[in-house]
Amino acid sequence: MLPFARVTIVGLGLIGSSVARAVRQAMPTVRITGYDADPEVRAIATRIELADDIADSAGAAVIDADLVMLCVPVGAMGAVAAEFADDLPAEAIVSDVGGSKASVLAALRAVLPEATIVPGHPVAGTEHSGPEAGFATLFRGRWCILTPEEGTAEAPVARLRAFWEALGAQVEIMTPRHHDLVLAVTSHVPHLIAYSIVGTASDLEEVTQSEVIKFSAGGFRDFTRIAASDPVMWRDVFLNNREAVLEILQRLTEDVTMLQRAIRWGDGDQLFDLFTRTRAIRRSIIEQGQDDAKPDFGRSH
Ligand SMILES: NC(=O)C1=CN([C@@H]2O[C@H](COP(=O)(O)OP(=O)(O)OC[C@H]3O[C@@H](n4cnc5c(N)ncnc54)[C@H](O)[C@@H]3O)[C@@H](O)[C@H]2O)C=CC1
Ligand SMILES: O=C(O)C(=O)Cc1ccc(O)cc1
Repeated sequence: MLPFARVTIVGLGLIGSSVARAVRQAMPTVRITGYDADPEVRAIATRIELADDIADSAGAAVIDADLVMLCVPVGAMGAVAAEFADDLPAEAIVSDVGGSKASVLAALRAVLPEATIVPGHPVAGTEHSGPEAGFATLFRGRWCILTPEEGTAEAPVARLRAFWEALGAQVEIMTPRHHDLVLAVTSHVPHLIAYSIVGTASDLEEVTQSEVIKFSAGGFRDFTRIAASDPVMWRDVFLNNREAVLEILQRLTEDVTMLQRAIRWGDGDQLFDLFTRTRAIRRSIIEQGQDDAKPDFGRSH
């Protein structure tokens, strides 16, 4: 049995359009309704037949949904939920894909006091955005973290789990706070470092823009890929996961200072020990099959 029959996707960018494509592929009988605040995105979604129906308001989009999946930047979650609050069917489950969880849950709960809310985060994406950047296989072999509130009934969580598993993801459950700390280390601060190093390189007056491009070796090129990620999405993630990001940045700053001292004092052993440990971490990530470059994810990008 399918976990949901009528899925509404609000926000039809990279993730929303990937959810739509993946649902079409995995559960072709599910009726998909889409909505996006941007009329241009709605027009593209209609042209590429992303959903069975593209609504022209958030309220109209949710009216007969049994799952409402919010795929907008985390700073817009509360506002869009307030738009459809009066039209949400009592038995519908509201979920989301936002990259930070505690503040999204608080924003949704504030405007949907009675609704069944099961927040989620598929840990899968790219540096691209918009409805044409999505693809059906994005979630295959990737994690999706669900962060239900304490006291949430088991049934809606089990339905969300079945939904993401049908799209090819593996599901893990944790508290919103723990999610935010883990993702601060594994995703948010790495993105901040990328934005920062690419900004630093482009600010260096003695190194011209063309030299940065011409001599960008592998490491810098990798940073430029994630530094090309959507500015609105990432601005919102940092403003919505402040506490955990600041905590990890503080630790990082201390560790960088330690490396600075090791370099200054010629402490090669300390550098060697760290680089040996980090190489082992990379190798264990690959062994666990969590590397993007692994060929059998069937990714089309
Ligand atoms: N990009 C990535 O790699 C990943 C993103 N996420 C999360 O997915 C969410 C969406 O990100 P993307 O799809 O990458 O962004 P995107 O920029 O491709 O799409 C977001 C869409 O939301 C629409 N939107 C914005 N405010 C709205 C509102 N108030 N009402 C209706 N529509 C609105 C925009 O017009 C846009 O089409 C974010 O919360 C992000 O944290 C989660 C996993 C990976
Ligand atoms: O493109 C990359 O390297 C990513 O890290 C994708 C990504 C971006 C945001 C998320 O919340 C989860 C995954």
